[in-house]
Amino acid sequence: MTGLPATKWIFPDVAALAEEALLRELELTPKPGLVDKDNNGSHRDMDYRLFQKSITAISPWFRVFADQGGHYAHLPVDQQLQLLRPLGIACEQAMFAATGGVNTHKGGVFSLGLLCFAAGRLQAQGQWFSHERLCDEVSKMCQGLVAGELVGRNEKEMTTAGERLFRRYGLRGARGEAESGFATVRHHVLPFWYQETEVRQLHSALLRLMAVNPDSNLVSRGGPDGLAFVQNYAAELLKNGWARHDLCAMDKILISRNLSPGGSADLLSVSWVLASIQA
Ligand SMILES: CC(C)(COP(=O)(O)OP(=O)(O)OC[C@H]1O[C@@H](n2cnc3c(N)ncnc32)[C@H](O[C@H]2O[C@H](COP(=O)(O)OP(=O)(O)OP(=O)(O)O)[C@@H](O)[C@H]2O)[C@@H]1O)[C@@H](O)C(=O)NCCC(=O)NCCS
Ligand SMILES: Nc1ncnc2[nH]cnc12
Repeated sequence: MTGLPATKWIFPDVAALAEEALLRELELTPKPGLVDKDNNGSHRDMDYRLFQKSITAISPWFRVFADQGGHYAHLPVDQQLQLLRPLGIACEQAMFAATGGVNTHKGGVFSLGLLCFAAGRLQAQGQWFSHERLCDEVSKMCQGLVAGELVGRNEKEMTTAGERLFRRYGLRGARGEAESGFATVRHHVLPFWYQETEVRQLHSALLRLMAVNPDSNLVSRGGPDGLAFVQNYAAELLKNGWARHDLCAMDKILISRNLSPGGSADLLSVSWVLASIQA
């Protein structure tokens, strides 16, 4: 006997999963209101090819986030976000350089970046992690983010659409999802993941997200009515059953109303990463 444990932990490669998640999200077709293989959804400045370029530009950063999470693993959890932030901004800039200034994956960079960094941190600490443990670490890293960056700021300090939508409608956006440890994904998507056949898993997850996610992109384009329209439409499909032609019909209607559930597309990538990590 060597004294070594019988089984060696194999840590999930979250950086590789993040890249694959973005590719799978892009490939998924049809996606109501979103860019897919068939059309550009409700977008005039983005297409399938632009998303490919964006993924190529941002994917190398996922490994950097994971490595840096490991590098700073000895420091307290509440210091981690400020260490990650400059890297996240550099990744966003790489995305904007590749897309000619178009916001393809801002939310995806933020959420997947946090997951990669937290995974690198836990691995360096020798802590095996489930998807719950990983989400818990992201949540700890982001404690106070909504209060610190959105609550109590005045109009002049608000530069992004997300900040303005918080002030007007209380939407917490990508920050709120991360601070909650991706509660929308954990409570509304993952419990149902294996109730679907593999071919329907991603579409079903997207509908589940659209039915509940307070997506700031939808409010930015269609106001609270636009958000309610998409949530009700998705909920009806989930209740009554859906087939591919129902998703195509929803796509047409969302395009006609200029509605795009971009936040749910990002959370779909998060869902795929988390579903790929043991519970
Ligand atoms: C913390 C930031 C993410 C802050 O950004 P912002 O203040 O803008 O906050 P949010 O409104 O929360 O939006 C950011 C992006 O997140 C996506 N999103 C929106 N709602 C949700 C939600 N409920 N859950 C999860 N994610 C959400 C969304 O991104 C997607 O939509 C984009 C395309 O939409 P489109 O309608 O075309 O939007 P625009 O082009 O902007 O406008 P128009 O076309 O209508 O003119 C696409 O990017 C999707 O990804 C939101 O855009 C953050 O920016 C930040 O602090 N960054 C620094 C980096 C960092 O800290 N990183 C750390 C970890 S690496
Ligand atoms: N496929 C897609 N279409 C539009 N916005 C998105 N944001 C992330 N993925 C997207």
